[in-house]
This record gives sequence, structure tokens and C-alpha cells, in this order.
Amino acid sequence: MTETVISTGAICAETGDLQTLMSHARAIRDQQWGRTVTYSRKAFVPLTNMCRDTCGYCTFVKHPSSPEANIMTPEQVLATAKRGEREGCKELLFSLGEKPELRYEAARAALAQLGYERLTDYLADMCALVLRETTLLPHVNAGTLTDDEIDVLRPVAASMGMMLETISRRLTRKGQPHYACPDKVPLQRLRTLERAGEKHVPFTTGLLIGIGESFAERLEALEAINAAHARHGHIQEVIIQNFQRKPDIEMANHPEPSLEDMLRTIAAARIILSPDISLQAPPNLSARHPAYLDAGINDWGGISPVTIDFINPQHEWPEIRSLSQSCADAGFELRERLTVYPRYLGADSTFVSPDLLARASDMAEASGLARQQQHLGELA
Ligand SMILES: O=c1nc2n(C[C@H](O)[C@H](O)[C@H](O)CO)c3cc(O)ccc3cc-2c(=O)[nH]1
Ligand SMILES: C[C@H]1O[C@@H](n2cnc3c(N)ncnc32)[C@H](O)[C@@H]1O
Ligand code: MET
Ligand code: SF4
Repeated sequence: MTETVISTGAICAETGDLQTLMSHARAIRDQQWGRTVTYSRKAFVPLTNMCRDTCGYCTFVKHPSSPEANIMTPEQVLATAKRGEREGCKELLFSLGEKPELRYEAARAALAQLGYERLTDYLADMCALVLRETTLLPHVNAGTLTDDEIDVLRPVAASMGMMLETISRRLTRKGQPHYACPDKVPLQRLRTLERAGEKHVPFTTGLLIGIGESFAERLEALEAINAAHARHGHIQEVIIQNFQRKPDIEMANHPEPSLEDMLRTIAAARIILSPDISLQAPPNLSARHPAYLDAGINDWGGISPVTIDFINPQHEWPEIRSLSQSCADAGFELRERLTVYPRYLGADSTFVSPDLLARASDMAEASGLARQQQHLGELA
């Protein structure tokens, strides 16, 4: 199966010559995206760290009995958003635990204190608050979503996302990272991808690499993402994220994926996925930027000048200026983008709700100008 990855010749993505594989991937990237690599300047809001799942790799999640368990108040959300706005951010990334109220009384109580029964309704109101009080565009990364949840979030989120993580059901068995995680059952993740497409939501997804999946399973997952995009055209970007070991997780002794493994996977993704899907790898999860560019990525994802990466808190964001320099050294221009990609911002787009569409289009236009001015400023 792995041999069908490249149509132009029989090269196996798993064991074939790495340089050949990467040069195929680069060629596709260069043709579609050129020598521009993008990022979104964002502020990160971990709305709650309570979650009904217990992924073996997650350091973010806290049991409701932990003193660190919390739901952010509207005041806290707004404070972060305002700080981001002052620092020139355009995206507010909400990343949070999934449906804790379905599992824990303490989560229901905390939500009730805020006046809510369902976390998603609170999330939607926090998106609305950010839209009302700031210039930021909300991006929601809240895991699996029902039809109704998408309907509630769609009017107030410019884009949404959920990592598919893996397509492997094996990883839901006892002793595996997704054991007893109802939201990490691959069929549920795939259903969310499909629903987002049916409802025309610009969508981010991706794979978590090195949690016990086989190489063939990664390719299968990429094929599934691509098939959903072929049906609906909604996948704006795919993230290839390397598992990061941390001392306080179940997988504290699980090996991290090697650089070569990451490069093979990134290149395979670029070759399998439709060229119009942006390919992203995070710049803070390794000092591997130039190699990732060589393997075919065109985006670094959200980079925050104001908040840490709450999901991988030990990894600092590269300063945007120094990232820009290292991209330039590799022959790429680093450019800012919005959370929603330009192709969903046409005047007759059905992918963004009307109010948000007008607003995001204006921002795209204005920031294009601002960018030019900034560039000229730097030259002066
Ligand atoms: O800072 C992070 N941003 C993460 N983001 C944010 C992402 O980098 C940007 O928000 C998007 O590229 C939109 O601009 C995610 C977004 C998703 O929709 C799904 C998963 C992720 C995962 C992360 C992550 O681990 N760390
Ligand atoms: C928001 C996303 O963060 C990713 N995520 C969660 N824990 C880790 C980790 N230890 N290393 C890398 N990525 C992680 C998951 O893929 C999740 O979907
Ligand atoms: C820290 S993970 C944040 C998003 C969601 N809980 C997921 O796993 O997909
Ligand atoms: S990765 Fe997401 S779903 Fe899994 S435990 Fe952490 S917050 Fe919950």
C-alpha cells in the first residue's frame, strides 16, 4: 500500500530514498505555495483544562479534583484577547478539553456558576465576546463536535479545527494512549471532519506522530482526510505534529519520533494531500525548521507573542523575528496570514457566516497593506 504514494514512480514513502521523496514533495509545495511560508499571529486561550478524555500524551488535561483544574472566566478570556490585540494578533485560538460536563459533577458545577449547562454554549458566547470587544478572529479547537455544536459555533468562529490524530482503532485498546477516550475513537473524529465539511466550515486537522501508529496507518489517515476534502473542499490545512514526551504524562517513557520519521511523514503528506491544502508543522516543537521546509511544509501555524503553548508548555515560541530570519536563510519569506485562508474569503463564499466574512475580508485587505508598509519600513 505504501508503494502507491507517488504516482510518478514506485517509491516507498516508508523505506525509499528520503531525498527523492522530499524533492517530490518540495516540487508540489513550490508549485502551489511558492517560497512563502506563513504563520498566524495568535493569542491562546485554554478555556478549560477539564476533559472527559484522558489521552496518554496529554499534559494539558487536569482532573477536576486537581487544584489546577479550571474554567477561565469571561474577564480572563478578555484580558488575554486584549493583550493579544495590543501585540498585533489577529487570531484568538480557543483550545480546550472535551465535554467535561458529561463526565464530572465538578465540571457541571463550575459551568453552572458561569450560567451554563454545556461547555460548547459557553465557548460560543466567549467567541461572541471576543468578536464584540476586540478585532480578533476566533479559531475553535474543541475536539469532536456534533451537528448542533457546529451550528452554535459557526456564526462566531472564523474557522475551526480538530486533529484527527490517528485512524488506528488499535490505539483505543487498554494500555494504549486513546484507551477510554470516547472522543478519540477514529470513527467519531472522522464523523466530525465530515460534518464540518457538510456545514462548510474552514477546517484544520492533522496527525499526531509517534503515539504507536504504523506508517501505513498514517498514510491511511491522510487518505481519509483527503477524501473528506474531495467531497467538501473544507480542509484548509493539515498539521503534522510530533509527539513530545513530558515527565508528567502516561507516555513519559514513550520514544519521540525521529527527525527522519517526521520528514518522511511530512513529505508523504504533501504528496498524498490535494496541493491546495496547506501543510503545517509547528516551529516550537523542535529545532528542525529548515528540514521541515525541505520536506514540503508551507506554514508554521499559530505563533503567539503573548501566551505560551499551553499544550506543549516547555517549548517556547521562536521569536517571530528570528523565525523570519531563519526562513530567509533557507530562501523563504515569512508572511502573516489570518486563521481563515484566503480562498474562503471571496465575496460569495459560503464558508464563513456573513458578518464574519465581511470582517475577515477587510482584515485580509488591511493586513496586506500593513505588511507592505512594514516591509518598506524595514527597508528604510
Ligand atoms: O499552539 C498550538 N496551536 C495549535 N493549533 C492552532 C493552529 O496552529 C492555528 O490556530 C491554526 O493554524 C489557525 O491559524 C491547532 C489548531 C487546530 O485546529 C487543531 C490543533 C491544533 C494544535 C495546536 C497546538 O498543539 N499548539
Ligand atoms: C491540540 C493537539 O495537541 C496535540 N497534543 C497533545 N499532547 C501532545 C504532546 N504531548 N505532544 C505533541 N502534541 C500533543 C494533540 O494532537 C491535540 O489534538
Ligand atoms: C489539548 S487538546 C485540545 C483539543 C481537544 N481536546 C483535542 O484533543 O482534540
Ligand atoms: S488531548 Fe485533548 S482530548 Fe485528549 S485529554 Fe488532552 S484535552 Fe482531552
